[in-house]
Amino acid sequence: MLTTTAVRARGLHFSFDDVPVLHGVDMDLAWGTVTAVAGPNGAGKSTLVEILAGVRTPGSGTVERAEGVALVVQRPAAPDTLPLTVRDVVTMGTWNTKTPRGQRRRDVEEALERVHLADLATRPFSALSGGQRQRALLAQGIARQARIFLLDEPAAGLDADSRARTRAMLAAEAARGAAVACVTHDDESIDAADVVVRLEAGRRVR
Ligand SMILES: Nc1ncnc2c1ncn2[C@@H]1O[C@H](COP(=O)(O)OP(=O)(O)OP(=O)(O)O)[C@@H](O)[C@H]1O
Repeated sequence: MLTTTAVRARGLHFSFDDVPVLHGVDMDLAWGTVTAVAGPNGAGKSTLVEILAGVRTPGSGTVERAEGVALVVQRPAAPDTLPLTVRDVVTMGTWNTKTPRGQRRRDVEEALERVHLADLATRPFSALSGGQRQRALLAQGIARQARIFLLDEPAAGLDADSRARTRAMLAAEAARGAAVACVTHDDESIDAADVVVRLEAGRRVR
């Protein structure tokens, strides 16, 4: 069980239908830091983050995690037929916790505030923009007191203000001690990160 490092991955290999996309990647995520995962399209960034999160199994290699992970994906889908509000989605993060109900409600409201979605709490989740959905999922992780956040391209399709806001939120979570990694193509996010991991054609080059 890890304690000093949030996530430690060693020798990750992964193939899609016999086409190798990761060739022996090592990576550590430290508490209290934001790590940017950078590199060209198709380099294997999303695949790597999915393996770190445990939603994909590597062909070989190991991943150790100190605790559960909150994963925020590139384009959170929202079935229109499920009439969930933003607050419902954030509340779902607290379902499996042992926290008393009153405290859970306060955690949900605090998480909504922290991602600046309190004003939209009663909106249907399906009516949010892509960037707002990502923030709602971030709030879901915050509400369940996750301390490891993995984000796949939180800046994708967002305007400069939203990107700056997301960056600030991730930095704030890291300042609280969380380990944050995010796949990004955004130069400002890469510059602002504490650690940069760069993948090229499935290999770590930085
Ligand atoms: N479901 C899939 N089936 C087959 N090949 C896939 C699948 N998903 C991704 N790939 C391939 O695996 C490689 C790595 O993809 P991945 O999405 O991890 O790259 P990425 O670095 O995140 O790219 P981008 O910056 O475009 O999001 C690419 O060559 C991609 O075409």
